[in-house]
Amino acid sequence: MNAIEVEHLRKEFKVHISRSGLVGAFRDLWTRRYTLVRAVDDISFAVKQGEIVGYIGENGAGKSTTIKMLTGILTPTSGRIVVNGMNPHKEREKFVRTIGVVFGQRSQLWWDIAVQESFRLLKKVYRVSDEQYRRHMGEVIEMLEIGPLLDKPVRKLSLGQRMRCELAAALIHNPPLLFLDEPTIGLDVLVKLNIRQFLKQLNERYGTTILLTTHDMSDIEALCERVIMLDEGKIIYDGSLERLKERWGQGKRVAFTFAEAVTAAFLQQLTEGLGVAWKKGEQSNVWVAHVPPGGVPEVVSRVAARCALQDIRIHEVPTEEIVRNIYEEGAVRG
Ligand SMILES: Nc1ncnc2c1ncn2[C@@H]1O[C@H](COP(=O)(O)OP(=O)(O)OP(=O)(O)O)[C@@H](O)[C@H]1O
Repeated sequence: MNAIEVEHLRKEFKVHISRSGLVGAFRDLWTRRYTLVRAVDDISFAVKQGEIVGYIGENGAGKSTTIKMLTGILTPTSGRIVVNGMNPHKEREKFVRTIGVVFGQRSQLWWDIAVQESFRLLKKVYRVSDEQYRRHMGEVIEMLEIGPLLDKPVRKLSLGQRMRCELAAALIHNPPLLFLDEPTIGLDVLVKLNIRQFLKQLNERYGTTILLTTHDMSDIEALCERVIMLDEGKIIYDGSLERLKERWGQGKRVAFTFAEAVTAAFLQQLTEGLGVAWKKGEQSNVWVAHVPPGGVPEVVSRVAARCALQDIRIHEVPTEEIVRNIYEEGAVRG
């Protein structure tokens, strides 16, 4: 069964355009001019129960607007949404008991009271029984290692501690579907790892479906087999992360550290006919060759035959860069 079904979904915002200058401001008082911003532009997709899907896109691509519609905060301009078998803004009360939401930049915990008091209030709001709470939250608290934080007021927690508590708060009613909007923003590497591990366990243990929005491609790589990529309100890719990397991340990166100074022109000439693109590395005397598939041995042998080398390192093209290139090219075919 599908946890999320979206068909031809659109959201337009009517935005006031203000005229410049004093005369413009005065004219604005009488006649206001508007423009339509198409934040989400005719998108369709489905997410199966138990899937973890990365919902990615540049700033302003329409990710948050989609999540707000899927969680019933915003009403679509047109299109059909079914989440957990319901229309999110029609069956509001029943619906919210089936989802958990974490917005990395906003808090659902009360600032001045102890974390466990917030949990207790949310438990009442979601009408969770003592037995259910003990069983499920006991595990969540253990997995997120937040036991020692429960009697502290939220304002005394670090960002990483608060985010772990936010996640727990979103799971009080053990929802089958979790929406995460930038859950690891601003967190240090260790906390990020802890949160990713937790989300994986949650998905494996309870089959929780997760729709994850993030700018951090390492979140996506750690958690998602599938990504939906958005650009200017439209879906430009929906498929496996693996296929995305195979199709657009072909080739390897070879970083050469030369024993003496070389020029781009010299390297270009040396590797002529091999389809190599050279870029200056960050350290002095380091040049990086972007080499098409299968070309590494020939490139390395040509360079090593003519130049004194201190080091060679071979890397895959990072997903971060693949995604950036796709956006720079402006389209994904297929
Ligand atoms: N309430 C609103 N009124 C007018 N325009 C809006 C509103 N909310 C969003 N928009 C516009 O809709 C477009 C999509 O915004 P949205 O916040 O969904 O993007 P996003 O992909 O979540 O971006 P970010 O990564 O920066 O959070 C943007 O052009 C934004 O300016």
